Amino acid sequence: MKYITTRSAKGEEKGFQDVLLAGLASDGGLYVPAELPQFSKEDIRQLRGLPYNELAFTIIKPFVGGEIDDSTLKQLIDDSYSTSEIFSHSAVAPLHQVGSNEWIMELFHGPTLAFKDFALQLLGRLLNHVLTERGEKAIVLGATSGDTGSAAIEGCRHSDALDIFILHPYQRVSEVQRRQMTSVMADNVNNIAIKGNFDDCQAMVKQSFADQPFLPDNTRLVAVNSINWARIMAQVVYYFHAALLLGAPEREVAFSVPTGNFGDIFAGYIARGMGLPIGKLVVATNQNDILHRFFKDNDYRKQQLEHTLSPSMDIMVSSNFERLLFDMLGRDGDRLAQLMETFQSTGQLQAPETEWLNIKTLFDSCRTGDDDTCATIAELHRETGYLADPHTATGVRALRELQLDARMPKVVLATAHPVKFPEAIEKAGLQSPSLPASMSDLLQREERYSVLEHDLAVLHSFIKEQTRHS
Ligand SMILES: Cc1ncc(COP(=O)(O)O)c(C=O)c1O
Ligand SMILES: N[C@@H](CCOP(=O)(O)O)C(=O)O
Repeated sequence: MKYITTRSAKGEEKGFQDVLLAGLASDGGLYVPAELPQFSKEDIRQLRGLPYNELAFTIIKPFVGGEIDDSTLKQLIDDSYSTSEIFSHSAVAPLHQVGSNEWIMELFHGPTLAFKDFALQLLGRLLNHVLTERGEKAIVLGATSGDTGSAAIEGCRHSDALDIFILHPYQRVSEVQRRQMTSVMADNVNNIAIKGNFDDCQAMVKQSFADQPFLPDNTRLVAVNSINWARIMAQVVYYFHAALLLGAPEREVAFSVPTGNFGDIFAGYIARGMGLPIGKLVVATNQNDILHRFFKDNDYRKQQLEHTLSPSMDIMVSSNFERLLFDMLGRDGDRLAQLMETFQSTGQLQAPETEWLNIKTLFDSCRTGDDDTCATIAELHRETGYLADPHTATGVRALRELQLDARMPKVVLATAHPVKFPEAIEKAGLQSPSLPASMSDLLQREERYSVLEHDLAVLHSFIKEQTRHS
């Protein structure tokens, strides 16, 4: 398997390990597979009934392209999705029926109670394995609006090859989310609250990949955000898992995906490109609706980022949207680079009309503000007894607003556990659940984090000082 970047017409082809151990490509683009592995209908039928770890191995193996031997890869995957050690539900990603043809796929049974665990448990193990084999060390740098941070820390903290630096927007994540990160006292874990919003944190991460002199000698910089292809790869698996349970490949399935950085829904797009019959992908946003405005009116324009009750989706500049645009432009890296430059300088872009109309046959979208999010949490609970977190609620709402084909099974991705967002649950007039036993004392644990200005030079000298390998 070879990988190319979204911003170069030709050239710079990389293998899996190089892509895994990177962030942005040197041209500022994102890595994508040169070609997607293909699964025929018969191949998909053969996947029926496989336990999650075996399904994951079958889907992920072609992306790794033989760069990790099969038995090691299998072991890393088995360990990542172990239902005795890591995931607390025997189905790993159980489906819960909430309507006649409507399902919720619960992606929050991992150690940090959000869908990020699916990719970051594996990413941490892959990084540790590859770096240890090469005798190398790396600095992991990530930005979080709340969930990636704790999942990355949980996935990477046991690796001696890694020093982890996670930026979160100061006072803009929920208390549970913050404490999940800041109560981890491991020597290699550094939490930084940046005085800015998530877009500021993410921009600092991306600028750091472009400008690396702050790195100690012989140390790599690695991304744990979904700019890292391995994140997307791991997230593809649960689309196969759900679709197989609901009749694939004989029936098409629709997915409604709470969306911010466009990584999760992009994994669904990739699953479809691999042959999975996905009839519709619904982009569900909160008030930070740049993606909804794109799919509705071809108007991708930056606005002021708002703080909402679904803070993990408080994102304006959506990293993986670039990967979709690349495909929309016929994988023409030069055209894409021009479009991204326009966006960089003007804060807005438009896709060519024909390509935009074409992509709209697959994608639909819906924006849900805070009031409707709370109303949806309350309504779903009243109708079915199910308690959804505010991000998941935007996905539920989107399905209820959009009139999709009634015969097509519809799956909402439940991206986080409601216990992480008590404010929204209480505003919906409901009681927030208790923290699970593994973190019942979370609110009493000691915290450790630094507050830094939104200043790249300040961040870089902080990283230099705190890195254990310097
Ligand atoms: C709970 C939750 N839901 C939804 C999202 C949006 O996912 P994505 O950024 O992959 O679009 C995030 C953050 O990424 C999240 O943490
Ligand atoms: N919502 C995310 C934001 C970062 O997204 P990622 O998928 O690119 O890591 C978070 O919770 O941190």
